Amino acid sequence: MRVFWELGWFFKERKEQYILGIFLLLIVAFLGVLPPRIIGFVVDRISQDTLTPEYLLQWLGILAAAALAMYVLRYAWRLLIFGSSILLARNLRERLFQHFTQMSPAFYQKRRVGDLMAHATNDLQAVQQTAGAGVLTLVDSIATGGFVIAAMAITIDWKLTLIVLLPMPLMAYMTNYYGKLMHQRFHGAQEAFSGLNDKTQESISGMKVIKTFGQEQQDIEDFTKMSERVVAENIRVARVDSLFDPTISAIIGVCYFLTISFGSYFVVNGDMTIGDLVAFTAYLGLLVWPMLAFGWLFNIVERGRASYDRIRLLLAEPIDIDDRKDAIDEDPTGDLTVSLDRFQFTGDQRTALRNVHFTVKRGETLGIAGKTGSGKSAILRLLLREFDNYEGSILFGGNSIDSFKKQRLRQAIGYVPQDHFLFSTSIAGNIAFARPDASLQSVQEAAALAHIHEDILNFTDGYATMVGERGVSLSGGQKQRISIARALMTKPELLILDDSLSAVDAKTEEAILKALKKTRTGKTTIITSHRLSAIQHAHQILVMDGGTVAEIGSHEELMRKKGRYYEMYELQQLEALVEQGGEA
Ligand SMILES: Nc1ncnc2c1ncn2[C@@H]1O[C@H](COP(=O)(O)OP(=O)(O)OP(=O)(O)O)[C@@H](O)[C@H]1O
Repeated sequence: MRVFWELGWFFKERKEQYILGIFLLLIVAFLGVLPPRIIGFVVDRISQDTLTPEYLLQWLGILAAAALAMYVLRYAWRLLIFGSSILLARNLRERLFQHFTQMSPAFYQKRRVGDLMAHATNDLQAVQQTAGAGVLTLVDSIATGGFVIAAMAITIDWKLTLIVLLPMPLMAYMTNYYGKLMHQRFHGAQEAFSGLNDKTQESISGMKVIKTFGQEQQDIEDFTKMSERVVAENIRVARVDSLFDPTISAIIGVCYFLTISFGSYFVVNGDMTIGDLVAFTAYLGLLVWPMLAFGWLFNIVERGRASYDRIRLLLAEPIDIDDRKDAIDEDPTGDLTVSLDRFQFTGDQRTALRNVHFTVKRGETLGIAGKTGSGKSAILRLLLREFDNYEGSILFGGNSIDSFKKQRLRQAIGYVPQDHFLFSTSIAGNIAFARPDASLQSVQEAAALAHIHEDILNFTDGYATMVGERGVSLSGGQKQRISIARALMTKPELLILDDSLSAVDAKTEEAILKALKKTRTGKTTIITSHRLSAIQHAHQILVMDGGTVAEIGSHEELMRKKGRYYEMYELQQLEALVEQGGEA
C-alpha cells in the first residue's frame, strides 16, 4: 500500500475531487446495507402473518429511493475518482516526455527505445489504475465491508457476527502473502514486456535490413522467443492472481457454513428471528464483493508500485547537460577556440580525442579531414555540447560554451548530422522545422541554397509532399540536401556539415559550396568530409588521425608540406582519374 503514500503529492493536488468522491462512495456503501435489513423486516412480518400493504409499500419506497440515489452517486464518484486518475497519467506522461527531451545522447545510448516506450505506456497505465481502481477498491472494500459488518453486529447479532468473522485473519494472511509474491513476479513481467517492445520497435525500423539479408525467419524466431517469455512471465503472475478468488470463495463458504450452523441454533433457541437469519445471510452475500475487491486491490497496487518505481527511477535520472544558474541568455557569436586536452565518451575506456587545439575566426570556414573513426564527429558533438566531460575548454566569442543557455547555443548552430532524420510531415515542414512560422518563400530560398529546390518542384505535391512512413521515398542525396536546407533556415552563426555532402555528386557539391560561400559571409562554417574537394576551399583544414590533430593549415600549406593531407589528396585525384577512365 506504500504506493498510495508515494502518490500522496497527486492526491493532495486533487484533494477536493478525491474527498468528495470518497464521501459519495461512503454514502453508496451505506445505502448498500439497507436492502438485506429491509428483506429481514419483511420476512419477519410474513412469518408472523402481520404484513400489511402499507408496511410493504413503505419499505419498497425506501428501497427505490436508495437505488436511485446509489445510481446517481455511483456515477458522480466514478467521474471524480477515475477522472482524476486520468489526469495523473497525463501529468506523469508530460513529465516523462519533458524529461526525455532534456536527456543527453549518453542517456539514449544506454537506454533502449522500446523500454522507454513501455514506461510511457504500460507503466503509466498501471499507475493510473492505482489512482483510480486502486483507490476505489481500497475505500469500497473497507467501507462496504465495515458497514456490512457493523449492520450485522448492531442490527442483528454481535455473537454470530464474531463467529462468522473468525476465518478473516486467515484471509488477511493469505492475501498479504500472495501480494508479496505478485510484486516480485510483476517486475519480471514488466521487464519481459519492455524487452518485447524494444524488439518490435527495432525489427520494424530495421525491416529493410532484415529482408535484405533474408533474416526474416531468424527474426521471427527471436521474436517468438521473447513473446513466449512475456507469456511465461504473465502466467507466473496469473498463477498467483488466480489464487485470490478460490481462497476468498473458500473462506466465504466457511462463513456460510458457520452462519447456517450457528444461526439456525440461535433461531431455534429464540435468540434471533427467521427474518434476522435471512438478513444475516444476505449481508454475508454483500461481503463477497469487498473481499474480492481486497484481492484485486493487491493486484492493482502491486502492479502500480512496480510501475511507479520504474517511472520514478527514470525521472530521477539527472539531466547531465544542464544550464548553469548564471547562464548567459544571449546567442553566442565570435571566434571559436577549441583547446581539448582529452575526451572520452561516457562509459568508454578509450580516449576519443587528445590534444586538439585550433581557432576558427568568425566568418571563416574550417574543414576537417581524416580517416573514419579519427574523431571528426567527436569534435562536432562537443561543440554542440552533447557531452561536458572533456578536459580543456571550448570558447565561443571568448565565453565557454557551457556558460551559455543550452537553447541559445544550439539556436546559434545549424547542424547537419551524418545520419539524416526527416519527420513524417511535408517537405516544407521539414525544412522549416526550427522556424515553423517561416514563409514559403524563405523555405524555398533555403532549398535553393541547398540545391534541392528543383527536385522538390518535381514531386507531385511540391513543397507539400509528405515525407516518411506515409509519404514519398527520398534518395540519400535528397535527404541530405533537405537536412542542409533545414539547417540554413535559421541563418545560423555556426553551420556544421558533418559529412553532409557524401551522397551528392561532385557538381552538386560544388554548387552548394559556392552558394554557401556567397550567402554566409561573416558567419562561421565547419565541414567534415572524406572527400577533400568539399573542404579544400576552407580557410583552414584540420587533419585528424587517431583522435588527435595530425596536420593543420590551408590547402596550399598542407600540399606544400607533402604530409598526410598531400597523400590523401593525391590518392583521391588518382581515384577520380580511374573513375573517369584514365583520361587526364
Ligand atoms: N558514443 C560513443 N561512445 C563510445 N565511443 C564512440 C562513440 N561515438 C564514437 N565513438 C568512437 O570514437 C572514435 C571517433 O569517432 P567519430 O565518430 O568522431 O569518428 P569520425 O572521424 O567522425 O568517423 P566517420 O568519418 O566514420 O564519421 C571512434 O573510435 C568511435 O568508435
